[in-house]
This record gives sequence, structure tokens and C-alpha cells, in this order.
Amino acid sequence: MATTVDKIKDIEAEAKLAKLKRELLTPTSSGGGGGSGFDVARTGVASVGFIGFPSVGKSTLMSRLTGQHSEAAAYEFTTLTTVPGQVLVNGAKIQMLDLPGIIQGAKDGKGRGRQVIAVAKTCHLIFIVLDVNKPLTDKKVIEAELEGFGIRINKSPPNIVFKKKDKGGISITNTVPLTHIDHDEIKAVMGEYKISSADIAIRCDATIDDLIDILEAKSRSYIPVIYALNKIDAISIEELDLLYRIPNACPISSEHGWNIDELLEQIQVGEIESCESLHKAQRETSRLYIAGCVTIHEMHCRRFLDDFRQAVVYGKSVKHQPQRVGLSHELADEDIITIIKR
Ligand SMILES: Nc1nc2c(ncn2[C@@H]2O[C@H](COP(=O)(O)OP(=O)(O)OP(=O)(O)O)[C@@H](O)[C@H]2O)c(=O)[nH]1
Ligand SMILES: [K+]
Ligand SMILES: [Mg+2]
Repeated sequence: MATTVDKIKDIEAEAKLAKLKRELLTPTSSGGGGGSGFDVARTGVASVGFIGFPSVGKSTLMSRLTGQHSEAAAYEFTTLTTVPGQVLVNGAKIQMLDLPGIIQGAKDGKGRGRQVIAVAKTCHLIFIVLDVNKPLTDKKVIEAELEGFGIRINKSPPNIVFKKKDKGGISITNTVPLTHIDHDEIKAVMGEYKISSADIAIRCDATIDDLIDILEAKSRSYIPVIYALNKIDAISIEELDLLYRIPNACPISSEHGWNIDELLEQIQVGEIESCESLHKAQRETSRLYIAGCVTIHEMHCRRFLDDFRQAVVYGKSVKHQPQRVGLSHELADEDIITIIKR
């Protein structure tokens, strides 16, 4: 049986690994890091990146959704660079980015996967495109690739407040019982990060990965994902029924244009009427909201205000589409705003 000392050793090793991974993924001036060589100019209020194995139908979907032609063919790696297009969702211009296919091990530097995932990491939403004729385990493989690059899928940041201090040691409080880690183990992680004084308030049944995500907050991106389950023209009705049980998914046929409207509808544009609903949207679907009739300032709670840098608004309340505005800007009904944090 593993002793506490063994367990702490494991945890220290895990924390060390997380640190090494971050160093590997942080771009360096020498260009050896996670560069974004495939990035393109961003237009519209938000961008959606297409991630998937080769030949699952990303480019066919791109052409179908946006009318922007992106070369599609039966051979792998047809697409070698980012192809941007645009589509209107509730009147808002949303940029679509068709990306080259990735393969297993992409996050570790195989192929150009790192550059591809680096682009996806800056998107507001990711379409994971899957070929329904391939094993469903492909979904897990792609998810692991994104996770390994610091992308957290359909998840909000763990409810842990971490404040580094100059002195006073490590102080830990938890409002719920912790079933995955104890205070000694948390201190071991802090030791690994060379943090000797901090206040840590834990408000969820956190795991060690949650804690590391908070310590590595700068290299984490919380991005909503929709699974575009493509090529349903090639399966039976019975098989299709099963696909409808997969959460956050939309079965489609890019080639035949089946269910493409539903896929667009799933791009969640949350409705904001109050500070509360803004927080909810921020937690659930990240950065794209429709505002009710309030000023941005009125929607604010402190936490949000602290990070606020600028908002980009598209809709009736602004002259230019989109327009950058500050806190006192008054929104109109159905405006779409993107909050830019510091
Ligand atoms: N049956 C069927 N075939 C499709 C569908 N969508 C795409 N295909 C075919 O799948 C093959 C690959 O399509 P692409 O759009 O090039 O796939 P991709 O994911 O962009 O591929 P890479 O750029 O190489 O990564 C082509 O032969 C398409 O005709 C679909 O909905 N149904
Ligand atoms: K292809
Ligand atoms: Mg392609």
C-alpha cells in the first residue's frame, strides 16, 4: 500500500512534470516554443477553429458553412495552412478557421500539430470535427492532444483562489471536504513551485490537476467545444440515434449540407441581462455574449471589473461594426459583446 510519503512523492513528480510541460510550450525568443506560425489576421467578433484528424472533412465543412472555398480531397493533409472564412450568427460576424489536420502526438511536436493547436488555443470556440465512420476513441485522442497543450474543454476554471504573499507561510482553507488531496499534499505542490507563502481558498473538491491549473493559469485556456460528427450520410439511422446521445455534439454531413444550420445554432451566444447572467456565461461558454439593455458598467461585479480592459461591441448601440468601447458604454438589446480581459 502506498504510504503518505510515497503519495507526496508522486504529487511532487506530477507538479514537476506540469512545470516542464509549460516550459516546453512557452514560446521562446529563439523560436523553439509553441509558435503560432499558422495564425492569420482576426476579423469579426469571435473565431472558431476546426480541429481534427486528416480527411475528417474540415475543409468540406468550411466551404459549406462560409462559402469560402478550402481545398478538399480524399488524401490526408490536403490543407497545409490556416484558411479563414466568415459566417453570420445572429447578425454577428464570426470568423471560421479551417486548419491542417493533426495526428496523435501533435502536442509533443509531431508534424505541425503544435502550431495548429496554438492557433486553436486563441479561438473563442473550437469545432472538433470527427468522422463517424472512424472509432469514437478518436474523440478522446483529440481531447488529450488539446488538454496537453493547456486547453481545457467545456470546463470552467477550478474554484480555487490563490494569492501569493511575501511571508506568513502557506495558509489553506477549504469550504468543501477535499477527497482527492490533503493539506500536506497541497504544500508539497507549493514546494515544487518554490512558493513558501500564499493564501489558498479552495471551494470545490479539487484534484491535484485543478490546483496545478490554477498555478499555471497563464498557460491555460478554457474554451468551449462543439463536436461536429461528420459524414452521417455513410451510416444507418440506428447508428445516428446513438450519436445524438453525445453531449455538445452535432451530427452533420458537410458534403450533403445536412444539419449544418443546427451546428451554427449550437454556437452559443449567451444572453446577458445582469451581472449574474454575465458571470454564468463567462463560466459556461466563455467570451461571447448578447447583452440586454444595460451599460457594461451595470453588469459588473468586482471580479469582472478587476480584469476588464475593453469590450468589443457589435450591434445597434455602436456606429462602427464592431467598435471598441469602455465601461460606460450603454448597450442596446441584442448587442453582441466580447469582453477583453487584461
Ligand atoms: N461521405 C462523406 N464524405 C465527406 C464528407 N465531408 C467530407 N467528405 C470527404 O472526405 C474527404 C476529406 O475531406 P476534406 O474536407 O479534405 O477533409 P479535411 O479534414 O479538410 O482533410 P485535411 O485537410 O487533409 O486534414 C474528401 O474526399 C471529402 O469529399 C461527408 O459529409 N460525407
Ligand atoms: K483531405
Ligand atoms: Mg482540409
